[in-house]
Amino acid sequence: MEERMKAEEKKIGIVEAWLRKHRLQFTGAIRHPFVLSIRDGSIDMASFKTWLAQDYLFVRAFVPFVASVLIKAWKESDDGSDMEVILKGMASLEDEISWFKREASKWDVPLSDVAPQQANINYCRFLEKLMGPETQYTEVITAFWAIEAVYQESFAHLLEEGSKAPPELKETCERWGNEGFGQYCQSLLKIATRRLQKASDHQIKRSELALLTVLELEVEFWNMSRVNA
Ligand SMILES: Cc1ncc(CN)c(N)n1
Repeated sequence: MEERMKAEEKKIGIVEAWLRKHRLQFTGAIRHPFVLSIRDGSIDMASFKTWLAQDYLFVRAFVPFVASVLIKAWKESDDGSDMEVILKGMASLEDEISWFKREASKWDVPLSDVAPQQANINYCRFLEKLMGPETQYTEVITAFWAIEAVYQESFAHLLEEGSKAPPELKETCERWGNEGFGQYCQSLLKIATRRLQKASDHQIKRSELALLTVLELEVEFWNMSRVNA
């Protein structure tokens, strides 16, 4: 079984093999009922507002995480261009934070007194673990790609044919569903794949586990938005 998996990983690429192996978990994260409710237009705006406020907090915590990936790329990467990809992603977070503030004011969501909910706290704790010096670049770049890819795949689906996403949420869908963000995710995937090809079995195992943890935490994050509607 293990040997067959290894042969498949060589043929189609390690991340693609993982996505096939963990298809159910991946689909669960990118086709969550919260996302599907935007697509079919039945979204409860209270759920959307919960998501908006919680994701604003998440993105603020995401900035130092991305900074830590940048530092690890600088110290550990075998390719100087990794840093440029990560730096571009980091720079775009400034605009993202401004967008959250604008969107929150549009929907009358007070961001100043919003407290992180448990799923958010758990996710940010995981980010902090990845930021530690004991977690290596290969594992963090894999997790970083997975975090971005879940949003990209989720929101791109809301722009595809047949979507009845409310027009007032179009900007939200475009933020992560646009082609440029898709290309950025592809660049992160390329880095992760390159690193995984050279990684030890231990690092490969840890990276696969990090991917699975991201998928679980993303599902919990979407769940939180719905539960508190
Ligand atoms: C929970 C979550 N996951 C991913 C992303 C995309 N950076 C986000 N904004 N929030």
